[in-house]
Amino acid sequence: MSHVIIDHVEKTFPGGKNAQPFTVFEDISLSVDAGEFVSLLGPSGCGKSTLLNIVAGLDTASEGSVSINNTQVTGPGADRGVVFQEAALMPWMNVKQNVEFALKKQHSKKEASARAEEYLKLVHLSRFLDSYPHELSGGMKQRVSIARALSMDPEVLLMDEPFGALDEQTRMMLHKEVQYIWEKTNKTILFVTHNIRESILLSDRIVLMGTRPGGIRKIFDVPLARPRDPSSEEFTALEHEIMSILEKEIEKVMREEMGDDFRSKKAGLLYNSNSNMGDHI
Ligand SMILES: Nc1ncnc2c1ncn2[C@@H]1O[C@H](COP(=O)(O)OP(=O)(O)OP(=O)(O)O)[C@@H](O)[C@H]1O
Repeated sequence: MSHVIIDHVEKTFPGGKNAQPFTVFEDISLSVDAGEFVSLLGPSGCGKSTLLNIVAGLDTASEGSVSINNTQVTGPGADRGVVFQEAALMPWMNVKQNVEFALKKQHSKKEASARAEEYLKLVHLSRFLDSYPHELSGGMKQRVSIARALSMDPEVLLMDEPFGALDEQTRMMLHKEVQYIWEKTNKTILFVTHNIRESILLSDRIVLMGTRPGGIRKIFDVPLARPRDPSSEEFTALEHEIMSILEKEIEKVMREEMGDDFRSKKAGLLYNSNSNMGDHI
């Protein structure tokens, strides 16, 4: 049974006074099964966040539609939880209060308290219920934000570069955490990233997007057993295969953005994006 269906979706932003309308992507179709972990990977500006926002109901498609369990998305809903790059916690509330806040609209005070504690335990923050956001590391804040989204018991978790602003060690720790959560809760996860290695580590499938024209270039299955070893032959082979397609897309973006400067800087820029494929591209 398909859980999330993205059906021939196009997004065109209207032009301003001096600008032409801009089509980010057209004709995107994708089905995500219940319990599946799917990453959207692609160069900056290809529309990963725009697509995720359309699924979240925070933006609207210009053409086509999105449905969750056969119900068309017309706006944000409790069936979808969203985690952004910045945790956006309320600084005057402690960790538990931040999670309880939305829960209190749907649950009694006692239930909200129990649920907040349950989900903060899931992300291993039981010792920090009374801490305030300024007392937490970036990784801990992001775990609060994940607990907050999960505590509403959404069917689908939408994550927009949730670890993009974190250092490498914290990111590695949260990769483990998110795999544990996914296995434990069986949520359907749609995950936006720039990071090839992150997408291979976590996903069942990787949707590689490109630009100009924006759209899906290729969908990769990741048949590797978990936990995955980034130094294994199969892992690095897939990393190279994805990079070879992505490199062309990155080059296209750079050519448009840099014009004449592109030729002279190409070698260095491509070397940099190639030399550390696990990092941002
Ligand atoms: N509200 C808007 N009005 C006009 N153009 C927009 C708007 N939001 C996004 N865009 C444009 O749409 C394109 C896709 O943006 P989006 O943020 O979805 O890309 P992305 O793949 O998530 O990029 P990044 O990886 O850098 O976050 C970009 O060219 C961006 O400038």
